[in-house]
Amino acid sequence: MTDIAAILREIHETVGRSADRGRVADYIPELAEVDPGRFGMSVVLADGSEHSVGDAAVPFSIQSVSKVFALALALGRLGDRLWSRVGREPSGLAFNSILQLEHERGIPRNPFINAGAIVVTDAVLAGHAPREYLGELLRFIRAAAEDDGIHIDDSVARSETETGHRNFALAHFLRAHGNLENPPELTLGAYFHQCAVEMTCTQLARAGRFLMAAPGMPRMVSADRVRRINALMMTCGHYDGSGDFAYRVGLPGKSGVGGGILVIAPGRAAIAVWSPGLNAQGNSKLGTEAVELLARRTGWSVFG
Ligand SMILES: NC(=O)CC[C@H](N)C(=O)O
Repeated sequence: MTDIAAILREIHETVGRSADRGRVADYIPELAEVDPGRFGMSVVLADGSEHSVGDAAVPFSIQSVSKVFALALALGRLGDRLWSRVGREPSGLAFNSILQLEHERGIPRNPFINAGAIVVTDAVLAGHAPREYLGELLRFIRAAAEDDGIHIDDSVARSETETGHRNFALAHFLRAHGNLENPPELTLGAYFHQCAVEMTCTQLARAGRFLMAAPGMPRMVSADRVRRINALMMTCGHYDGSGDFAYRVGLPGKSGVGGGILVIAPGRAAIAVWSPGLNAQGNSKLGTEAVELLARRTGWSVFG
């Protein structure tokens, strides 16, 4: 049997020796304050057992990892109608690219780049107050994690609202193309708060159990949707680093600029890792290295 606890200890030691931890996101001032020395990792196995190492109990800003939960909500609400407003192809460009959105006339490539995620949030918002949307999103995440102690960090949301000019540009551009139903301020208010959900690795791994699709795990969406969400995480979850993540790790994953990554080993495990320093594509540098090592040691890969 695979000794996950021993593997996690080995990973912790290995990343601890790393001289290059990447760079923390500084375009959101609150995130620039986070200690780059942090590292945490949690694994929930299909038998329900949980294993953690390092700072797995320290809350961090999940940022774009929230796009997975928002997508699950949107598919539940709109079903396949969502795909008339957003595509399902990897972007090959930065998560906040404006260029591609202009080229493709306001239809974002996929639901995980910022423009696509803003459309997803807009679709679920559909005329409701952002507070109602955020309440629904938090209920979903709390139910998935079976933990009512999950909250939004308002200071992170405020910080991004003050500096999120690129996202405002994307939202206005979407609106100009008729692909934003709500006023940009309203949709972005909801989007920035969604990104500011704060979780620990332990909570995030638990919240990801429904994507593992193993017996006894919380069932939040249909088995068919679980498969589809995992496919999108694999192809688009790391933006222009998605191909490299698939090559190195071989598992669906979704990153956030807070340095968190949620990774799913279908039928086997839900994994959350956090290290705030990012690589050039805006994905956690040591987080990626850690799950690469985990996948190698366990043999977990969707490619056999
Ligand atoms: N990649 C990310 O995590 C980006 C999320 C961030 N809130 C943004 O919109 O820029």
